[in-house]
Amino acid sequence: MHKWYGRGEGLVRAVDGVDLEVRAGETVAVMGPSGCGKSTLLHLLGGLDRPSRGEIELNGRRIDDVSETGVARIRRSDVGFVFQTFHLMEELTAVENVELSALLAGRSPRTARRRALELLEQVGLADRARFLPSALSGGQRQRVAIARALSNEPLVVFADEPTGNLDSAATMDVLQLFDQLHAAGQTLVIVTHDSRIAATADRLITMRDGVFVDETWLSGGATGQLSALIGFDEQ
Ligand SMILES: Nc1ncnc2c1ncn2[C@@H]1O[C@H](COP(=O)(O)OP(=O)(O)OP(=O)(O)O)[C@@H](O)[C@H]1O
Repeated sequence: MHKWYGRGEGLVRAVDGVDLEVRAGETVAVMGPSGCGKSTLLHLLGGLDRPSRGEIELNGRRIDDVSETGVARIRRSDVGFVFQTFHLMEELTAVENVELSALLAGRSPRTARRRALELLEQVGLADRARFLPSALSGGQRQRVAIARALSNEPLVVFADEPTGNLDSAATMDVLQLFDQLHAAGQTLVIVTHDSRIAATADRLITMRDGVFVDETWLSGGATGQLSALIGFDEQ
């Protein structure tokens, strides 16, 4: 799988020939120096961007050759994203942020509200449900963003440097939350510079210059018997 930007002298090979299969329930951490292609890889896997060459499947279904509307629908229903900079709607309360995402995924208003409140409780923010993001700390905002990412019961959550903007106490909270999700069987792909997050993964992939230079299975976990969830093939 490849993603190139520009052409001629300006050609950037952001992702340049990788082949990856993520299994249901697996946590994969992706590390590597700045500019090596980690975010690009995550965007491709989550259907936020399309490969220049190669195929991407989510749960046995191609996502790289469907229309913009089709891929947007898949993202809303099957995928959760967590970003370094939270991307919360500032004019909506914590519960509304989570609820909106559930509504967009097709839940009824009642189910969306119930699920949003349950998720905020799960991330330890039941008492902050009616706060605006501006009244929350960075770690609390990120926990709202994680609740939002879970609101559609996604097949997989993609997190891009989820602790990159957090102090060490908030990092530990988020780390613990990912650990809980992992234990509950949530499939996670996490781009991180934090070796503590990477250490909790089943598999650690190290990238450099758009390719995988190392792939290490850390826990040997449940991989193997589980069905392939995301796959893409070198072409
Ligand atoms: N839209 C774009 N147009 C042109 N080049 C791009 C674009 N997006 C990314 N790149 C280039 O692709 C390469 C990989 O970028 P990417 O953001 O995936 O790296 P990264 O490993 O996530 O870096 P960081 O750790 O700094 O976030 C970089 O050289 C970057 O400049």
